[in-house]
Amino acid sequence: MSNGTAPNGDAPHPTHTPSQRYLSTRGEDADLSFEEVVLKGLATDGGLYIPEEIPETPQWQAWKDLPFIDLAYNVLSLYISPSEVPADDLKDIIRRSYSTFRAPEITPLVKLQGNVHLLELFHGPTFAFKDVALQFLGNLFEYFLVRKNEGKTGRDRYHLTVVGATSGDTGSAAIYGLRGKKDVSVFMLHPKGRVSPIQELQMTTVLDANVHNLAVTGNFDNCQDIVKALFADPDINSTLKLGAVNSINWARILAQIVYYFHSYFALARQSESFNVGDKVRFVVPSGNFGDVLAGYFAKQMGLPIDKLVIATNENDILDRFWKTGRYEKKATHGAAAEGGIESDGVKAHEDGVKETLSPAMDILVSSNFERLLWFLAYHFAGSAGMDDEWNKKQAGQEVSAWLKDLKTKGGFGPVYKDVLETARRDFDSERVTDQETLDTIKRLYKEADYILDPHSAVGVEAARRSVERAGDVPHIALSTAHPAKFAGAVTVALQDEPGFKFDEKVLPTEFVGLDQKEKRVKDVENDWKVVRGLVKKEVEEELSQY
Ligand SMILES: Cc1ncc(COP(=O)(O)O)c(C=O)c1O
Ligand SMILES: N[C@@H](CCOP(=O)(O)O)C(=O)O
Repeated sequence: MSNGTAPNGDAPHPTHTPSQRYLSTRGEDADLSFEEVVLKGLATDGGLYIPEEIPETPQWQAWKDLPFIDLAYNVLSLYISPSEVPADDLKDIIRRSYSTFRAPEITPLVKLQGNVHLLELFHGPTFAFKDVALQFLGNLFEYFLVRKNEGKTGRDRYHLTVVGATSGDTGSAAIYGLRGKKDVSVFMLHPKGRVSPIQELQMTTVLDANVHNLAVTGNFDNCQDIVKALFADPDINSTLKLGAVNSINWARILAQIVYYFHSYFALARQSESFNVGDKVRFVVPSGNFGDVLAGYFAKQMGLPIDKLVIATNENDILDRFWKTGRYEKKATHGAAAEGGIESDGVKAHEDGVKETLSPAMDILVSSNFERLLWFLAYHFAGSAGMDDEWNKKQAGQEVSAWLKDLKTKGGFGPVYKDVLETARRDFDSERVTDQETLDTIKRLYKEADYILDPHSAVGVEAARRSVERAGDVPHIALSTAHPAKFAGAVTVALQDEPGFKFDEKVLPTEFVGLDQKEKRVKDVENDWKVVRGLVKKEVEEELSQY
């Protein structure tokens, strides 16, 4: 993609490869270091950071027998220059980040049924896939802050104010990744009453002084919009030095690339009929599009992925895009618009978000889709036969126009036929209803003695359908959370099964007694200015303790 020349015309950075420099999807921010993009989170033009180039990794097959942490080093060091984080420091950050996981393989792969394997991503401290990236990001923030603050005292110290939005899992994973860390305050916004009871307890029972939970009257998208509004506010962004833990932060996507490689190799070790070089399909329960986007990077790096299958619940903006080429908050075409595919019992809010049994995916707009849009637009621009700088500029302009329409008109598209075809080459999509989610939990319990959480069940049902189309290609479905986090849905699905007892079969000891602990949470209105005032006040109070 890049010839290695800095966009400002200067000589190339001698110690960075193009995959270690970053630009914004909206075209105005460019030539940033890894440290800058990790600490800034969101680009100043409102875009998301992506590497100038996705590195090709012809040597990837040689990584086959590496343990998770060595594999992680090989992947991450392609995107992080040693002049920013020396090799030994990066190895140490990785080692510490994954020492908190309960499974020795970190992300084990288990055979589920036939051609479907399950990648268990929930063995970290908060029992959800977010830990894989957020344990790493927490340690990375700490590393950069210690270095920035060397020799500084009091108000001279660089203090990071993390603001994040959560539909349940990012919140606790971020809080566990950052609790008690020096020079950083964490403000997590969750939609009041719309996260599971365990998720709420996991967040609100953490009482460290640097952790602040805000329950917003609204939905997850409102929380995400407040976060973006804070980042767009030059006053608070520069005075409080905002940082992001949502998957708008590039480091989140980066850390998640690792388990695509790791599970692929695990499959080759565990299955006699599967060899390194063979194709695989990954099926990814999707909401904000961060997890599946990491798979897209793995595919572009050379991992033989036949397709990445996006599995949505009834909040299906992504599925509708792949079917129609339109990216619209509300369905305006076809059966969905006519109410034909609503399933019974699903509460649809005025704002268009449906409350489903997989609440972490109850999202109207998937923030990381913007990153894929950039690559689609870049690829399309390439067909004009101009140079790389022109292609990148075009991609930035196209993404800005699409995002403007999304904001002002509620959607955009249909995109050009070639753009949609490129998207369909790498991805497939499936929409799974609540009833199908419950049926899948029940079926897997009966047939495989395995208890899925509702998000993973969405993925497993999508995998079942994909197997029917793809025949012999093995499928790896991502299991994104432990079933105990979603007791309601799991109990509804399995309560009539003989011998099923939630407390015995599902509940880990770590969750026992959580509801007896002291909690700290503040209710706030869905108004970014109110949140801004509160954040300012609480950070000031924290800093006065220094
Ligand atoms: C349990 C669970 N599954 C799936 C998802 C969707 O992942 P993504 O937002 O990266 O698409 C989330 C939230 O992000 C989640 O918490
Ligand atoms: N499902 C998420 C929503 C936030 O997504 P993120 O991956 O962008 O942090 C959650 O659990 O909070």
